[in-house]
Amino acid sequence: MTFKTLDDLGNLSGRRALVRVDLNVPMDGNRVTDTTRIDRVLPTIRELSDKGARVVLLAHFGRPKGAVMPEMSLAPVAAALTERLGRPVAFAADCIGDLAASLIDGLKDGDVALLENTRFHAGEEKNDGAFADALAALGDLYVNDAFSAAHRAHASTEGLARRLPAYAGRTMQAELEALASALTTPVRPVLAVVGGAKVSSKIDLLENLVKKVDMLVIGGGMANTFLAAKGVSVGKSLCEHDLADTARRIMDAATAAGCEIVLPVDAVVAREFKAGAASETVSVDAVPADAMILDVGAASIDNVRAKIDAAATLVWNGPLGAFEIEPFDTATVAAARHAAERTRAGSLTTVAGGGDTVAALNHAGVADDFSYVSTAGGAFLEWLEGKALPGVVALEN
Ligand SMILES: Nc1ncnc2c1ncn2[C@@H]1O[C@H](COP(=O)(O)OP(=O)(O)O)[C@@H](O)[C@H]1O
Ligand SMILES: O=C(OP(=O)(O)O)[C@H](O)COP(=O)(O)O
Repeated sequence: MTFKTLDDLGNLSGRRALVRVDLNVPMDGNRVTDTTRIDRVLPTIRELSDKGARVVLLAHFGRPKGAVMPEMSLAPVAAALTERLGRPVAFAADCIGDLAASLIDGLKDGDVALLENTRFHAGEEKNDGAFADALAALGDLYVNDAFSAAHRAHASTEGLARRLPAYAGRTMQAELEALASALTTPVRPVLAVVGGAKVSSKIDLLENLVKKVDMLVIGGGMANTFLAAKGVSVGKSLCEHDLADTARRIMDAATAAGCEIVLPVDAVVAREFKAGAASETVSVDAVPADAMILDVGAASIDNVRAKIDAAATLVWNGPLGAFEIEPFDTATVAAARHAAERTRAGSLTTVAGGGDTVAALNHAGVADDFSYVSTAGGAFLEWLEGKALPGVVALEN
């Protein structure tokens, strides 16, 4: 990776730094319910501010598709940011034009401002040249700290990097370094754990992974499609039967690449998907026709633990079961805690990402023990799929 970082910047007194951050945070009304993404960009903001820059933050919120939608305003996020940063954050009700320019003109060295949702302008998502020029006119340099939006080729994530001297922020840098250490230059053996609900949205990911990792544990709803492709009867389980050929192709590709695929050997099944529903553990060969698989069973958990013990690097996306509902969180929690224990002992590097995956690790109480937990969902998956991320490519240029 060859991009500039904040290390390449000296005193920034009098200079306006346009900083793309991801403030697409969960909200309940005007209240931010999870500040993780805000907290992750604080180091970059503080460092630039301490170097004397006039820090101008650019971000999107939701998908307003080019229209001004008050419910997708970043104003409440500016308040939360002020609180987390411990310094005032000024706010402009537009990200280009006179409102933005006059706010920025009034900034002193070290001040921080946030501009309104970039997606209130259609030019943002179109990566329109005139819109990117209007943004670029507001700054002297550009810092991208929004890895989780780097899979979008938008004006504020891609266009700006081509118009101003461009640098990776600290979170962007940390995300890229963690991902590279997990897959580009990993300590082997590398284990991937992929679970969750849909095979169809993660096919590219699996096809890339089997070529790069030594072991692949498939769990969650995803495993059912693979089991069905092997002729196992999965009853009423979530299963994409039409993807049986794809599943077989992935298993063949894994064999050719020397990647061991580990599927569940037993499963926790229930007739209802609700808390406290009666459940039992059965061999995968004996799933009742009227039941659904909601977690992998105890023998499968032992297999996953053994693979974690055999690995030096673990990359994880997708829970092993329907972890939101007890007791179907058992396998996910057990595997997460085991991986955390080995990480704490210094014998495993653990990298995880994906919205539900992070929620599952928090549920298991081990998110802080993993080597790196990405704040990105879509961008993390695209990176694992081996796709180039436009926001990152633009920084490299
Ligand atoms: N066996 C299963 N049956 C039904 N849903 C499952 C099963 N295993 C996992 N899930 C569901 O998968 C969802 C998470 O999958 P996914 O969105 O792919 O993860 P991520 O957001 O981390 O990429 C969770 O809501 C979980 O309940
Ligand atoms: O929250 C985001 O996506 P993610 O939940 O897939 O990480 C990013 O801010 C990107 O948003 P987008 O998918 O509307 O482009």
